[in-house]
Amino acid sequence: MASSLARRLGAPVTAVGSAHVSAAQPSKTPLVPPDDAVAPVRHPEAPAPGELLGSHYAQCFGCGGEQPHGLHLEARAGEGVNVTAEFTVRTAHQGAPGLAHGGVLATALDETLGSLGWLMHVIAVTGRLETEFVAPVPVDTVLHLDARVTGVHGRKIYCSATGRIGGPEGPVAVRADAVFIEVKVEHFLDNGRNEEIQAAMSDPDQVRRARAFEVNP
Ligand SMILES: CCCCCCCC(=O)SCCNC(=O)CCNC(=O)[C@H](O)C(C)(C)COP(=O)(O)OP(=O)(O)OC[C@H]1O[C@@H](n2cnc3c(N)ncnc32)[C@H](O)[C@@H]1OP(=O)(O)O
Repeated sequence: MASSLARRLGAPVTAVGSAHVSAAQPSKTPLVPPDDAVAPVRHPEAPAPGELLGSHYAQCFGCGGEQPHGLHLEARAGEGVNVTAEFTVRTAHQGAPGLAHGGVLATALDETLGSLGWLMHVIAVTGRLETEFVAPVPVDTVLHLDARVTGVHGRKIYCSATGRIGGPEGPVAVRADAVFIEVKVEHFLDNGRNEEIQAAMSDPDQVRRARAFEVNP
C-alpha cells in the first residue's frame, strides 16, 4: 500500500483533457443481469437474518455514526441475499422546503445496495446506479428500504432497491437498479486520501470490518 500511495502522492499533476463524447464511447453496462448470470450465493458466515449490519466506516456519509449530517442508515440482513434498511429524513437532507433532496435519496438507495456485500462477503463499489423518484419524501419521513441482488456475472453484481414511506408496506417513493463491481481492498488503499487511509488502518475495528469482507471460501 505504502508504495502505491507514495507513487500516487509523488505523481506529477497531468492535465486531463475534456472528454470528447462521441459514438466511440463504450456502451453502458445494462442494469439487468445477462442470461448467463448466476444466482447470488449467501456466504455461510453472513450475518443472520434480522441482524444489524453496522457501519462499514464510521465516517461514511450513508451509514457512519461519526457524520453529524450523514444519513445514519441502518441496514439489517435479510433471509436471502437481501437487506432492509431505515433512514429518517432530517432537515439537513432537504432539497426543496420540507422535502428530501433527490441526491440524498439516491445516496440512501446506493448505501442500502452497497450493504448487500456483507451477505456475500464481497467488497463492491457502485458502477452504475439508476434511480426513479416516484413521490416526494417529506422531512421526518422514515424511509424503509429493501435491496436484493438479482444476479452475478463475473465481478458484476446486479441489484435493485425500493424505498417506501412510513413502513415496509408503505407507498413506494424511490426505486433503483444498479450494477456494483467487485474490487479488492487495494481499491480503497490505492485511491483514498492518505490521511483517512492511515486513520482507518490504525483503527483495529476498521481493519476487522475490512477483513470480514475479504475472506471468500
Ligand atoms: C465497502 C462498500 C462501500 C459502499 C458505499 C456505497 C457504494 C458507493 O457509493 S461506492 C463509491 C462510488 N463508486 C466508485 O467510486 C467507483 C468508481 N469506479 C471505479 O473505481 C472503477 O471504474 C471500477 C472499480 C468500478 C471498475 O474498474 P475496473 O476494476 O478497472 O473494471 P474493469 O476491469 O474495466 O471492468 C470489470 C467489469 O465491470 C464492468 N464495469 C466497469 N465499470 C463499470 C461501470 N461503471 N458500470 C457498469 N459496469 C462496469 C466492465 O464492463 C467489466 O465487465 P465484463 O467483465 O463483463 O467485461
